[in-house]
Amino acid sequence: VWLAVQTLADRIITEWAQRYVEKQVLYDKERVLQPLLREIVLARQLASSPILLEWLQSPGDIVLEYRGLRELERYRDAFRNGNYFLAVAENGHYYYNNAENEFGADQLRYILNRREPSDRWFYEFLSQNRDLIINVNPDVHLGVTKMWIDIMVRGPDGRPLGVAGTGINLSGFLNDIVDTGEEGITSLFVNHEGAIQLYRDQSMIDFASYTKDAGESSDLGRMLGARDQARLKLVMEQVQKTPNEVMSRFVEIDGKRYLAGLAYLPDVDWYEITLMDLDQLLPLSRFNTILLVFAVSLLLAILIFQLVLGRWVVEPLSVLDKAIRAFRHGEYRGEPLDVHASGEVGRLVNEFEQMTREVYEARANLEEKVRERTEALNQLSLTDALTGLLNRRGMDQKIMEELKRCEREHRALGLVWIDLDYFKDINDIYGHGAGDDALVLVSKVLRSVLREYDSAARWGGDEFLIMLRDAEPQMLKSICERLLRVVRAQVLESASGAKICMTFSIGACLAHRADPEEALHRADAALYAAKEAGRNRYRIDGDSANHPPTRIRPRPVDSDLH
Ligand SMILES: Nc1nc2c(ncn2[C@@H]2O[C@H](COP(=O)(O)OP(=O)(O)OP(=O)(O)O)[C@@H](O)[C@H]2O)c(=O)[nH]1
Repeated sequence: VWLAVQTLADRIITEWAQRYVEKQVLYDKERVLQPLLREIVLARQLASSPILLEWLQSPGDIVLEYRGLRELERYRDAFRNGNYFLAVAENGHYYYNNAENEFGADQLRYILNRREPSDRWFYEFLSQNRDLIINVNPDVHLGVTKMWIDIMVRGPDGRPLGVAGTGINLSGFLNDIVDTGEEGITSLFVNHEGAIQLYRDQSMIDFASYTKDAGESSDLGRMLGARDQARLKLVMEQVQKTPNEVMSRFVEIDGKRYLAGLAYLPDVDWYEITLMDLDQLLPLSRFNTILLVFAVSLLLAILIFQLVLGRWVVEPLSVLDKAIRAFRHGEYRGEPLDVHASGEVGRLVNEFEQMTREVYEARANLEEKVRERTEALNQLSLTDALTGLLNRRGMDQKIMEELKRCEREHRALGLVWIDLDYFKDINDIYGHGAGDDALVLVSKVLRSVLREYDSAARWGGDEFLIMLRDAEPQMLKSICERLLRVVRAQVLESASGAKICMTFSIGACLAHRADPEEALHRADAALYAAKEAGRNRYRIDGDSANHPPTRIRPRPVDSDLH
């Protein structure tokens, strides 16, 4: 984050600096150009003065010289630093006077010499086809370093007659105008070759550069590396084509990065370069507090976001996850979960609670139904489908339970075997349906005779078994008699409308021990005895009473089957 913010800050600074340097270049350009232009205009006026032109065409004429010098003196006060010069081509006379009017009595200071290196500027200028040169040069004769505004004085035929102009005090100009004193901003002016013309460090200025050969100049090469210099040269070519435009490039000077803004000054044929030291002007370290505040705010925001996320999203989801696992193990039944959740997560939690409750309700319903079905199935497995009485399995269980209880409580259980007499005949004569109806009728007879706590079962075929709780001989006897009586009174109607009477034989016994086989065997033996004795009667195990056998076959009422 720190790196990203720093990069961002760096980019902002660079962008800002580029705009700033462009404005600064225009400002510097105008600041330097205005005073220079003023001097140039004045110098041009001087150079085109008819008095001067007349004199320079006849430089030996004393009257014309006198008038010419008066003209020069007139201009002296107008110039910025109160001085003027005039160099005459024909005789090499060099006239000069300064603000102090030091040479008011003798303006002719010396005679220029073609062979003198310090006078080379003059002869060089005469040989060039130019009208203006701004020459920054120490004058060895006068002992001053000035920025000379040299204007060519031409005769009506265009022939160079001399050079007139003024000198601007370099140190003053540099201090007042070139050197803004602003920290981190440096302005310098160079010519086409990159030779430095104006710079606050005078030692870097390339004095009288236009008189030098290529390679002799003190140019940008002394400040910049070859790569930066080549790049700036390219930019110089570009801005020369578009004089109102400013361009900027990064350059390195003494290992430091500067932003250089460039503009072309067509009036003086120079380039203005403004160097901006970004580290000094707007060090990145100034952003550190902002960056720190930004980073801390970001961290805080992340922290708060995490806390909120944790409390409102992560925590509820983890509770939900636990509940899902508990639900899978059947330990959660849709009770409200203790979570702080709203929005989507809250809705998810509510949906889950509701879904769980519904699943549990459905499961409970299902379990209830299964329990009911199982019970019904059990019932079915213990019940005879035709008569609804207990079947053999059901009765077996009951006898077992009751016999144990009887043995425990020293009571007797009455077991009564019933077998329909000549049932086969009912089937054969009246059909199987009539046989079934007969069996159902018997079951009704048994139910009507028995007490609430006694049990009756269809043992199989036409055999029934009755179990009587707390039985004793007399009671056993009376029940047997009652059974016989009731069944005899029944009339069964067949499908064909025939009325059928029935009888059955009974074998009964009293059981005291928990031995069902033994008891059933005794009852069965008694039944056998009843059948043997002629049917339609009962026999009780151990009962000595003799019942006369009566053989009655099932017959239609009022018919004589046997
Ligand atoms: N309709 C009908 N007949 C059955 C059913 N189960 C057995 N039977 C018939 O019942 C008859 C039983 O006959 P038995 O008890 O052997 O002989 P019985 O004719 O009753 O003669 P006794 O018992 O000696 O009086 C057989 O004909 C079986 O086919 C049933 O569920 N419905």
